[in-house]
Amino acid sequence: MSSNNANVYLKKARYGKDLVRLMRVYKEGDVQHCTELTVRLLLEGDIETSYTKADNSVVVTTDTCKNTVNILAKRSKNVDNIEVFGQEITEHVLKQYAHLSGAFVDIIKHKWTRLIVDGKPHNHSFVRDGEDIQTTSVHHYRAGNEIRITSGLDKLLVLKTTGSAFHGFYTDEYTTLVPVWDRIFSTAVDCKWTFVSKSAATLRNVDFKAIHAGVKQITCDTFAKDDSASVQATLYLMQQQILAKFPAVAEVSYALPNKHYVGVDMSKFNIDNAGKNMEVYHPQADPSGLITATAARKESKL
Ligand SMILES: O=c1[nH]c(=O)c2[nH]c(=O)[nH]c2[nH]1
Repeated sequence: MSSNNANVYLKKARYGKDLVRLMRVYKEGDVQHCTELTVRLLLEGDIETSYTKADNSVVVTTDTCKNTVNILAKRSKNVDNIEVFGQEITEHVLKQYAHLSGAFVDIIKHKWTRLIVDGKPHNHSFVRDGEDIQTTSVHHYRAGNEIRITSGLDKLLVLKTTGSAFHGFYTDEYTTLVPVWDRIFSTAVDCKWTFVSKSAATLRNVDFKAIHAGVKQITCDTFAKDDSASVQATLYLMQQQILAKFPAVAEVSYALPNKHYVGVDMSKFNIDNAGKNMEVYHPQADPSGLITATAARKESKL
């Protein structure tokens, strides 16, 4: 079927393979290491005619995208360093296919932590000790060789039973929320931080793993230690510390759901479960607050 509507043009197009799942094992004598990833590889470039003229000659197939991810995983020493592995994929794509102008890789790293057995790290056994994931997006444009890397940690579920208050908020005839000086604070941390550079070499040299570990540490330490006045204030405190500690990070964003726990009303039973005596809570499935913000420096330091 063909259609020729002069009023319509192809504004933007990107395609590739999603949900490419792989497990890479590195074997070092008796000790083995493993990394499990879910990868998306999308391509952009002179591909318009495949949409507008059914011209498949310009299509590097999505099947080839999957093969590329698997073959580069086999060749790479860096699969565990997902920001570097992502750059290896985008660089390969732009070198291999002259008609493509951009390559976009999203990687999720699933958690496998080495098991401790008889008090020692086991050579080849691992445990999923949490559903939190590590992520990266590598956006690589041929023009100017511009690379944007966004790293992230997501689904990091944390809770504190005190050290959190919320009062002094705006009130009007729609307000029913009661101010509190002590409450449970729980969130599933979604944090993303961005590096921008025109130099692939500079970006190869960033210690992505150390920054990831540092962001996680700052997030958890601040969550635990801050006498929180609100999710907003605690979130900004985390951002300030990350930007102060890691000059390579240009900006950092958080999306923090406020997972509400409400005290169960036991007044009908003449039981005091309110205020200082609140000990039984109902975890609310929904709705949740959602507090987001991006903090940035005025210029990237890379
Ligand atoms: O830390 C909070 N920030 C809010 O914006 C908010 N809104 C709300 O109902 N509870 C809370 N808690």
